[in-house]
This record gives sequence, C-alpha cells and structure tokens, in this order.
Amino acid sequence: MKDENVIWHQHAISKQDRAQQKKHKPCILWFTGLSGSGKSTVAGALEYVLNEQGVHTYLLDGDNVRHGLCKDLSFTDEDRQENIRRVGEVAKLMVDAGLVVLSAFISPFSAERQLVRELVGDSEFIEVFLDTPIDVCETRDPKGLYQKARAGEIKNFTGIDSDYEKPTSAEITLNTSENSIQQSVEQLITHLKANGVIS
Ligand SMILES: Nc1ncnc2c1ncn2[C@@H]1O[C@H](COP(=O)(O)OS(=O)(=O)O)[C@@H](OP(=O)(O)O)[C@H]1O
Ligand SMILES: Nc1ncnc2c1ncn2[C@@H]1O[C@H](COP(=O)(O)OP(=O)(O)O)[C@@H](O)[C@H]1O
Repeated sequence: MKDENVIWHQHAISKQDRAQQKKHKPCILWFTGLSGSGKSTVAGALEYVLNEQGVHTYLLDGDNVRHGLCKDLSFTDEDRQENIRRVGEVAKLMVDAGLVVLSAFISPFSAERQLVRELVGDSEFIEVFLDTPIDVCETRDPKGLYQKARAGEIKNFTGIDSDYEKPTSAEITLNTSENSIQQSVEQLITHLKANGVIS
C-alpha cells in the first residue's frame, strides 16, 4: 500500500451474499505446468462441461492476459512473478464475485503459487498440476515455441533456460501423457463434487 490514506470501504453486499445466489461454491482452479502441458486445453474442456451444468465460470489464460492486463511484462523471473501477482488479485476479485475461476498460467515458481493460495485460503484454492514431461510437451509443440527456443530465437523459455518448480502438494495431478482430455475432465469433476464445489 503506497498511500496510508486509502481506507477499505465495507459495502452492504458481502462475498457470502453473492455466493449464495450461485449453484456452486466459488473457488480458483489453478492450472500449472509447462508450455504445451495441456493447461488451456483441459481448463477449456472443463469450463465447457461446467457451463453446461449452469456453473458460473471465468477462464483466465496466460496467452490472453498477456495481450492486455499484463502486456507490459516479459518472461524474466521478476516479470513472471508480477504476472502471477496481478492474475492472483484478479482471480481473488472473481472469487469474491462468486465465480468458479479457472486459471491457466505456467506459474513456474512455488512462492507465487503459494501467494495466490494465501489470497483466498486453502478451501478456495485448488492447485491442478499438469505433470507432463518436457519431452512430451516438446513433441506436441502446438505453437512451435520449443523449436524456436531450441534455435535460440526465444530466451528464458520455461524448461529450457528458465526454471519450473514442480508443485509438491497439488490438490490434483493430471497425467496428460496417459489420460485423455475427457479423463482429465472427469478427474476434475469428481474432485469438485467430492469437495462440495458443485453438486
Ligand atoms: N519465454 C517463454 N517461456 C514460456 N512461455 C512463453 C515464453 N514466451 C512466450 N511464451 C508464451 O507465453 C505463455 C506463458 O505465459 P504465462 O503468463 O502463463 O507465463 S508465466 O506464468 O508468467 O510464467 C505460453 O503459453 P502456454 O504455452 O499456454 O503455457 C507461451 O505461449
Ligand atoms: N491428453 C491430453 N490432454 C491435454 N492436451 C493434450 C492431450 N493430448 C494431446 N494434447 C494436446 O496438447 C496440446 C496442449 O496445448 P495447450 O493446451 O495449449 O497447453 P498449455 O496451455 O499448457 O500450453 C494441445 O494441442 C492438445 O490438443
């Protein structure tokens, strides 16, 4: 906080009031994994199913957010940290509005993922680790970025010359090398039902 004269305003309608109008519990499904691990694909497929069930969702996607809110940020460690800090704050506002938020960012560092977890609390943060080995991601290479990174045309590429810290206690780990997109969606839906997010 830069200015101590900015005071928090308590409004009449609370987070609980907004949540009660929904048919689900608000939360963040935080997808993390290497480029090409399947974050956007699985998050998008899950959002489709949730929407069919009348769940109010929003999918925050790294590629898209970096065209607007975070278009001033690069892929240095510092800018990735700021990227996730901003996205975490946006996701928190969306949870406050009562949504099931799906976020698909590489989010390579444990500290920033933990920071977002602490913004909403354990009960509203579901970390989803796409545990896809880099050789599988590189074979998929849906945007040709690994090829460019190996050719030295992209610097600071995650998994090549920029770190990815694997989650050690994610709520859900998806194996996209062995399981289909549909099986991953079923695994996620089962978790959401078991934890009372959806009925
Ligand atoms: N250097 C480098 N490293 C990794 N990824 C790169 C890079 N340059 C561009 N891209 C593209 O940007 C997408 C990752 O953005 P994120 O905002 O998710 O990254 S981060 O969370 O801040 O690390 C990522 O999207 P996904 O492939 O969907 O993960 C890439 O398409
Ligand atoms: N089982 C699977 N789960 C998710 N994606 C898969 C799977 N098998 C193949 N793919 C493909 O892998 C690519 C993953 O790309 P994407 O979803 O953009 O990953 P990310 O958002 O992590 O960069 C897509 O082209 C997708 O069709």
